Amino acid sequence: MLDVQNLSVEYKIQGGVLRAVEDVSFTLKRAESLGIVGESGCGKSTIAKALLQLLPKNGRISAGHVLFDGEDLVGKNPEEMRKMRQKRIALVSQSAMNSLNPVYTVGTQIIEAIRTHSRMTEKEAFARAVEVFSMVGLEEKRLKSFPHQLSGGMKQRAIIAMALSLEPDIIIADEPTTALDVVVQGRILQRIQKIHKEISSSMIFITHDISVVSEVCETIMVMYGGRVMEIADTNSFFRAPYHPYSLGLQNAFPSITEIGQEELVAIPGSPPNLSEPQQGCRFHVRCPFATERCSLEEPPLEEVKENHYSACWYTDKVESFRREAKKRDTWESVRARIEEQILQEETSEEMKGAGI
Ligand SMILES: Nc1ncnc2c1ncn2[C@@H]1O[C@H](COP(=O)(O)OP(=O)(O)OP(=O)(O)O)[C@@H](O)[C@H]1O
Repeated sequence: MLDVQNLSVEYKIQGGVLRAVEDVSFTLKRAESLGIVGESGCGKSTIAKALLQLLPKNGRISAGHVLFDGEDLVGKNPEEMRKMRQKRIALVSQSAMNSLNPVYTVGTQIIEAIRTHSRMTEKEAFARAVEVFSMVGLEEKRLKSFPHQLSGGMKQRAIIAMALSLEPDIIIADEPTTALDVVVQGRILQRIQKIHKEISSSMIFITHDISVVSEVCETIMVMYGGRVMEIADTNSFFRAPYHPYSLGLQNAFPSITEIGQEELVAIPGSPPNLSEPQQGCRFHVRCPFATERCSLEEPPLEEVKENHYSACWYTDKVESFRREAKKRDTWESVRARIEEQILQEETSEEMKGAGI
């Protein structure tokens, strides 16, 4: 249904360009759900915006294709895209929560949306609104509520209901639950999963929290610094991830089902500055297993087993990486290495400043 080929997106910034997404490819079949994960700034939302042609003025798709049912969305005119967005590809995002109009009841807004995009009568649209509200676990009486009368979780569910009311082919959910508490998050995730099966929409689920994907998606794509590090069938991935970044992410988030069971270890350091030219593997500075080769040559994304791809030069050493990545010391040594490097850079700056 969706075939994204070698997508690259860049933003014009003062004094240059920021390459936010580079050479990203994936496919999404009908009724399949794909999770895109990675830390803040790795390019997740940029992909969503590029798919929907909602990039800001300074952003552009610099390469690649987005084939939707065989038709390339790249280069479509704004009117064609507007229709496509409303009816065929729906976006559910944090900012959508603020898109509810405070002066109308949520019922009025959802019925209006349904009627604008279908030939339904008022009565039919009302029945549809009741149906999608019940799908997301909201009672019919909530249709009479104004947005301010709903809790954050309810508002989010109303937004999801609105997106679903048009039975889109693809739902793109961009961090739809991060602002909500863990219990509400869990409930909403279960709903989304159930609904996407019921109406057989495909789904792209964007999150920084890897454990959420294990609950909701069949395929996982791990991004880092604008590139795909690993893409795999979710079961295969959670049983045995390949990329050192994925191993680090796994330690950094509590599992939704086993909260408090394991020790959490954050990955030391921070993601690369994408406005600067990149060399080698994007993760090498924070990788406990990086060698000189990793800092010089970018590893390609290669098949490591069926439906499982990873971009690391040392896939053959993955067994030992998995063992080492579980140890706190492994990551502590990365922290020490990064701190040492910062210290060296500061010292050499000071020496330069002092004319030594
Ligand atoms: N309008 C913009 N102009 C310039 N740079 C931008 C713009 N929007 C995003 N970026 C940059 O592009 C990169 C990718 O950002 P993006 O928002 O896609 O990441 P993300 O993974 O979705 O992060 P988050 O989880 O914080 O939303 C970041 O370096 C970000 O600073």
